[in-house]
Amino acid sequence: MTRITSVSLRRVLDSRGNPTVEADVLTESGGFGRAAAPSGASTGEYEAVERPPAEAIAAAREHAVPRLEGAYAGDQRAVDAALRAADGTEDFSAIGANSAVAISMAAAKAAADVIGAPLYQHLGGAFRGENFPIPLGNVIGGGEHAADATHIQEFLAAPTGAPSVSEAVFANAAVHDAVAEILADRGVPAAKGDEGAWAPSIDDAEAFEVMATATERVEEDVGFTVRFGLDMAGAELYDADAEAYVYGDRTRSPDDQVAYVAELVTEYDLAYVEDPLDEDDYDRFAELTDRVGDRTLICGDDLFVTNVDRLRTGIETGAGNSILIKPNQIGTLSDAVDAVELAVRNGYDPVISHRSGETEDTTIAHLAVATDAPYIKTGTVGGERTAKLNELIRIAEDAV
Ligand SMILES: C=C(OP(=O)(O)O)C(=O)O
Ligand SMILES: [Mg+2]
Repeated sequence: MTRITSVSLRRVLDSRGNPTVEADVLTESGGFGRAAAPSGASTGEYEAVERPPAEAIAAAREHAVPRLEGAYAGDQRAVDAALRAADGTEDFSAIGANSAVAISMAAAKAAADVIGAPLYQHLGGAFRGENFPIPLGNVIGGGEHAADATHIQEFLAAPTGAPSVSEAVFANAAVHDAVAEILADRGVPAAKGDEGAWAPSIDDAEAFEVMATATERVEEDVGFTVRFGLDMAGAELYDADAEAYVYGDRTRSPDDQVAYVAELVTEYDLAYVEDPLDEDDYDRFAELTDRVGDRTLICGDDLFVTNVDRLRTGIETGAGNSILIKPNQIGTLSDAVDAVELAVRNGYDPVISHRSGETEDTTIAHLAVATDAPYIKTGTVGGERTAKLNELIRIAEDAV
């Protein structure tokens, strides 16, 4: 049976060396699930609240654990409803979205363990799709993820023509490598940012040129299309007092920002643009989608924060054609799946995503396959990123 007999919580390290919440869920028949919460740095204003881990753990032990003991781990909606009831707020500010998401994911894993199925199969069920997500791989980055690097937060390899997950994963690693070579030839030293992307001290224009060269080189080698895309993290660039996007010494008005991004899409044939605008600017998101949405994905991360209410506003206004899905932005797997389903019903492509602060947890790889998501964004290199990428390769092999 999948009745939960215990939920234990502890602090563990994330990839930035910060503490985060890990949960273990045990069921009466010996099913076991373990999961850990990731953590963002360029967080959206409307995300569920991450509490300091020690506080989140204490609050969850007091309010959530007693409600969960005896609940069915296999009934994910009931587990997640119990977490919401225990918390009692809209944004998980009582037990913390970090405790909530760790427990939600650990319960799913325990339920999968009871039936002896892989997590993607338990979550997706018998009628899950047969597709595998294209990995978007951060290879050059700056913004809030690295000091003294590009203003744009992420330049992402997008191997849209890859015949398999495995070839896509290796293509992204090859782009990461090609970027290193190009920078070395130019004598540009580059450390790595929080997600393992190169964080050279170059301007955005040079980063575009390096990405175009690197993806072209890899495309020739692998023989399929390798494009690239961006996470502009517009809310971080936007200065509300100045009503402008600030790129160091250069600023752009909101209208200029729309024109700039539209030009970039055309010039570099961008496959993907995440958060090109501020998290409150639905109208300009809609304008940009109208201009270039037939050629590229305009994805809302801080705009939608995996929240169905915010996504509904986007659908009504025509803002974006894609949504980033980060379970910890909303607090439970059920809420994340609701956002995926609403997106798909309305023609929005879901992109299942990691956070800049990660752990070895692989739940998002399973979630992407379970929900038949067309894309996953989970870095390119580094143990906490390759944990998900290698899991995708294993799932693809297992699921044949
Ligand atoms: C992964 C991202 O970064 P963070 O986790 O810092 O929000 C992002 O902005 O998409
Ligand atoms: Mg983002």
